[in-house]
Amino acid sequence: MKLKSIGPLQGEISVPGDKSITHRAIMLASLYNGETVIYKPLLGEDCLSTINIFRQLGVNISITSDKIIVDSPGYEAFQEPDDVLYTGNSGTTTRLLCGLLAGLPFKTVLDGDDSIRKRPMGRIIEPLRQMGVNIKGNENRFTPVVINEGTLSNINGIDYVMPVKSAQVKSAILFAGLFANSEVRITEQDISRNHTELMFNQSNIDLEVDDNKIVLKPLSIDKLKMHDITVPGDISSAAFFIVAALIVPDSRIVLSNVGTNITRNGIIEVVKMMGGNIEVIERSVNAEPVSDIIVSYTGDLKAITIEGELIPKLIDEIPVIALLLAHANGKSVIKDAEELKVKETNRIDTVVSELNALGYNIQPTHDGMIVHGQSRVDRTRNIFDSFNDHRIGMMLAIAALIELEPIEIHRFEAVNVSYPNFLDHIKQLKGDL
Ligand SMILES: O=C(O)C1=C[C@@H](OP(=O)(O)O)[C@@H](O)[C@H](O)C1
Ligand SMILES: C=C(OP(=O)(O)O)C(=O)O
Repeated sequence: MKLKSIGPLQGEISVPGDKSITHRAIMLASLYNGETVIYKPLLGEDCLSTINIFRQLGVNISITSDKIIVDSPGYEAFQEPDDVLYTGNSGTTTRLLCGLLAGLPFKTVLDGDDSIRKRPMGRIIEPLRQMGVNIKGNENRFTPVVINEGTLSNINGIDYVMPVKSAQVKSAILFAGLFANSEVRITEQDISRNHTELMFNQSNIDLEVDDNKIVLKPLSIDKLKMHDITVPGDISSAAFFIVAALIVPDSRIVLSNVGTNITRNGIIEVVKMMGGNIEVIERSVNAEPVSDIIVSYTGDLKAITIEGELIPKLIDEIPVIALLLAHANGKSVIKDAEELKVKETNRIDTVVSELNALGYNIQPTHDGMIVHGQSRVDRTRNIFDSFNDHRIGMMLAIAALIELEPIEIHRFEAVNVSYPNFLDHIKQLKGDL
């Protein structure tokens, strides 16, 4: 794929549905005996992996352009799959299902693509074992993961202080906890995305949250009652266009119906700290708040430090935030973000290799990066690579929007993982490419 500057971005788009919320909605709706409609879901490859797995377990799931209908016989009627459950590129599917599948009365095996096979699963296996889950991983810490082989899990509660800042670990424990015979208590160091907690509450499940502490009552699965769900737009997808509008001169765009949950809105805080032109208009608050975001070009952005409790609120946005910081005046720092190393790629390495080859000046550190803003030199190559990481592919495409000479992005199809109509939206904001 080749891309270069196309002039200012103008107009309005609705980014696709939130990936984290879509996964959770498919999972809970599948556990429930009945029909649930999920409106405006993300139909990216990661969510299709989740859907295919529940189809293998016997759930009837139909898909149209703007909804998913989950018609489930309920988890008690699930069938034992003949095959490995393939999670593709999706860490969320892999980790959350380790918890959920523990509650089923048969053996399952989870495995994914080459990237998933390198991602740490020990962080899930260890607390799930403490809960009595029968789970084994390759070398105890990777996929394939085998659940309930030989003996079924007898799931107990747990009192767990999270050693990593990860909503996937928290959610795996909560999904296993639905089947636990005693209370599950989780304490987080820094609060990570809380979509599981909000959706459990919305689905009649007894879960209490007090600041960074969560308590889930025993055998909550018996209480599950689903309602139809409308998925807000994904702020992690909106982030690419927020940055595009800020760095492409004369741009002004409206991103409508974006989820602005406080555990996810770090990018908005960052843009405000940098002095960027951004306006957030809240439209509705059901389980999840939804807003329109208006953002326009800002020539004079301040350098900042991003650290601590802000990191989990913007972890997936860091590749494109690095590009934004490279346009600020002076030295910015991203720290406490070692989790970047265990995403689809090591996103410290892939951001630094690709943006520095474009001529930007970013130094990697052990837990983030130092971005020297406004100190660009000539690019050293014209061919770039997503490394099969959707967020690196899209970050490069946004970087291209200020390049007079085109850049070529290899393995660009990775964007289908989370944003299948990404290029259509660039076109929509500009006319022809
Ligand atoms: O729970 C979720 O839906 C997610 C949690 C985050 O991962 P970690 O839990 O590994 O931080 C995030 O990076 C991922 O894209 C989605
Ligand atoms: C890290 C991501 O997703 P996952 O962990 O589900 O693969 C992401 O979408 O950036």
